[in-house]
Amino acid sequence: MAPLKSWLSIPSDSHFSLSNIPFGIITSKYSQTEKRPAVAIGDHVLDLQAFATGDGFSGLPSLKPHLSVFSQPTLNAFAALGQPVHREVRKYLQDLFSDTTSHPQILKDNTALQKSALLPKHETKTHLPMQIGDYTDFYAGVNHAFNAGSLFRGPANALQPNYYHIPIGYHGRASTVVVSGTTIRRPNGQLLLDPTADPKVPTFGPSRRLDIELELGCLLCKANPMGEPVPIKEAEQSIFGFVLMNDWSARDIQAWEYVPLGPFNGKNFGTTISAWVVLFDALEPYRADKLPNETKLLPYLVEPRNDTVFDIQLEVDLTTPDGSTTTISKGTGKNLVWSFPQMIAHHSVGGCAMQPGDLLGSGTISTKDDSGLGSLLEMSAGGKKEIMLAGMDVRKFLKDGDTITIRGVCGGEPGALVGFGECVGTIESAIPFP
Ligand SMILES: O=C(O)/C=C/C(=O)CC(=O)CC(=O)O
Ligand SMILES: [Ca+2]
Ligand SMILES: [Mg+2]
Repeated sequence: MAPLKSWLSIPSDSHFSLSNIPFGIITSKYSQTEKRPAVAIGDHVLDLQAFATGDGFSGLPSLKPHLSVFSQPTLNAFAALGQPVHREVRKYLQDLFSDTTSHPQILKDNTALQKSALLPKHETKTHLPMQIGDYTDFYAGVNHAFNAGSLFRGPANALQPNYYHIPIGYHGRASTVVVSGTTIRRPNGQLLLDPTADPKVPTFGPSRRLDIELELGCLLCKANPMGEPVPIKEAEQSIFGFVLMNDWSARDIQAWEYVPLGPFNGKNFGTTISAWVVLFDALEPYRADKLPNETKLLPYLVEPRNDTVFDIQLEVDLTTPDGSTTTISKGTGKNLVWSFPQMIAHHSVGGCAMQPGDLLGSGTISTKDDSGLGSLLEMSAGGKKEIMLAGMDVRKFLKDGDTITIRGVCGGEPGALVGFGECVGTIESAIPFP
């Protein structure tokens, strides 16, 4: 993508070039303490409440009846306006920041509005971008599914007969979906220290196998009435945008509890998402084909096109308490065998009502080889192998004080990068139990 040139100074390596324009929720350190919508541009943030108050949207008269959405503490109301509106607002903001803008008087030459609405990012704080009513995590990363399934059930049973017929998922816990930068407390729970013991008697205490899961999150913008499925051909229109996601996992708690109903306390203690929602249109140039699925799908899952995942370069860093950082994974977001539109179509096929703000997790994204595994479970071969870190340190699973940073970016052209910022979490010790 050729860079869009701006009158605003935007670092050429910024994830937030004019080709992006992601939406989020901010408070600013000095002027405003209530949460409000914003977009990220380079090292700045455009406060959309202040921008709307200062007639910044005067060049987009069609938006006038809806300006109140920029005074809301979440993006849900803006998202519910639908993709055509998101598209129009993004293109309008790209024009306003372009050095050849058709409305120079609105912002480029309006220092008063720049002063009130264009904030240095370091003077703002980001918050959860949406009110998340429901969260469902899927399992579309077939390389991870095979690796994890092999560790849990043996290679012969790694992928169940349903895997290539259904984008399977489990209902996660929305109440503990938190924004990047929120501390994650190590969970206590029931642990089976010796899985070979007979009888099996669990112990109780802090998880000893705390893990990450590198995922993409998809936030919805459209509701479907209960009883009315979302047709696969319309499912893309239900998507507001995408975030990075870390589905923190307590593998020992998960292994003891998950049969027969699936993950529960092994997952529900915390899930982190990045703060800035990257819109579908910003990722359009980075569409990629899904991983092969030779199965004859049922019609409700057959997409009109196959390039329905995205080539997002993904990286995971582990920083130990002494501050040394190791990049432990480098992969791509296209390592998925199911797309989010297929997940939406399956999720609603029985009449489940989806709503704006719902979060869908892709499932852990791993490369076929060991270069970009999405969990420590895989990197450590189920805890059998030490993961070498910088400074001769090692890990099998997370220690208290470890920080995980997930980054994702599309493109390689300086000045035209489309990225997600960071998805960060630091592990805090478990609550002491008597
Ligand atoms: O039972 C298994 O094979 C593993 C299940 C999970 O870890 C659930 C999950 O979060 C799936 C994923 O993120 O890919
Ligand atoms: Ca997961
Ligand atoms: Mg989780």
